[in-house]
Amino acid sequence: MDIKSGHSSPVMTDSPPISNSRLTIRQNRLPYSSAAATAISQNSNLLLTVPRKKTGILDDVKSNGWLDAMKSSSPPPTILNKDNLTSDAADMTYREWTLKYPSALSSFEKIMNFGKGKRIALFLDYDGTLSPIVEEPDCAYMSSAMRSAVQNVAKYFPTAIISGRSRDKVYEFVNLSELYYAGSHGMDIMSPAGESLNHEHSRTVSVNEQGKDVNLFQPASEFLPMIDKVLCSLIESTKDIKGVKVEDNKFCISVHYRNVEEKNWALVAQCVDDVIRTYPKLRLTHGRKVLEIRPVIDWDKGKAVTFLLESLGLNNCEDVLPIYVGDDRTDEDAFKVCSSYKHI
Ligand SMILES: O=P(O)(O)OC[C@H]1O[C@H](O[C@H]2O[C@H](CO)[C@@H](O)[C@H](O)[C@H]2O)[C@H](O)[C@@H](O)[C@@H]1O
Repeated sequence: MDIKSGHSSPVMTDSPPISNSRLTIRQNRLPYSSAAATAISQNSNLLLTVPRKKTGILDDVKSNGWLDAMKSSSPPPTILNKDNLTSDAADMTYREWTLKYPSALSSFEKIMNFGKGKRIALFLDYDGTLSPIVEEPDCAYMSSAMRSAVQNVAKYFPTAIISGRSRDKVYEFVNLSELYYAGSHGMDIMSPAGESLNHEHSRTVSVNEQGKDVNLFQPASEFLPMIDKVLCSLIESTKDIKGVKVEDNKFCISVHYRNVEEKNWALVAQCVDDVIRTYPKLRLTHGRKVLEIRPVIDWDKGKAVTFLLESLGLNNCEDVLPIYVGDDRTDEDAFKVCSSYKHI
């Protein structure tokens, strides 16, 4: 949800990559295709001449053309809000889109019926899902009402927050010790206080404020020194670009360009490429007005959901209904996992 849109209708999606995910929910987002973005990318010799790596490390960002991808990563609020659409054609586009991506809220009863007699596990993305999208990443607070809603639901179902942010940061925002947390796009998983993740490679630490132990699983820990080095390089190389923000997400790094003038986006992309091109063990993905650098390991939000379902003893069970609520491309890996529960 973009705060400026004032429009937050979660939708059920049946888009091609996740066609079976009838119970996965995304926030309302129109497909974005902009002639302007194409024009910019055609004029950007800088980016289009960046050599493509055979490793596929720069995967989705480069394969789409950096600037197209950067532009389309977070559609402007005006096209999200039906009330802002003036022409009949735009209205038609909106209606067609809502037919393809119907609101989960309007199908709530159907979802309840799917859930009858099933054990539910709830997975929640943070930014854009529990909190509104805002200009300043450090100010993406969730409301007290949202916190109470999450707290209430966690009384009934195991509930996890799955975020691209560092686990510490997302914990600080949500501040509910009874939840599971998976920060750094699932690469930093923590059990609720006093519980275990039931995995041979998890370890116990005493970080909980009440002195209770929590259990951690961190499949990318060997990448920490490399990520720290890249973080320093990125902070240094982007320091003169006004509005850029490099965020330390522990096992990954976010380079935000939301507050950078559009004419400088190419420069942001170039800085990122210059730094990470010498790190074949890192890859680049993108989210909403953000480039994200992470280790090349076979791990993502979907893997974190699978891991947690296993931890909870809920994997491959006929009577389990995993529900994932998210708004971003990185959530699609998790949508796929939930949609694989085909018996639903
Ligand atoms: O997986 P998520 O919990 O959705 O986290 C994804 C990224 O979210 C944050 O950035 C996004 O939200 C910011 C605050 O609203 C916004 O300013 C930014 O433009 C968005 O990309 C977070 O700062 C990133 O580190 C996360 O990776």
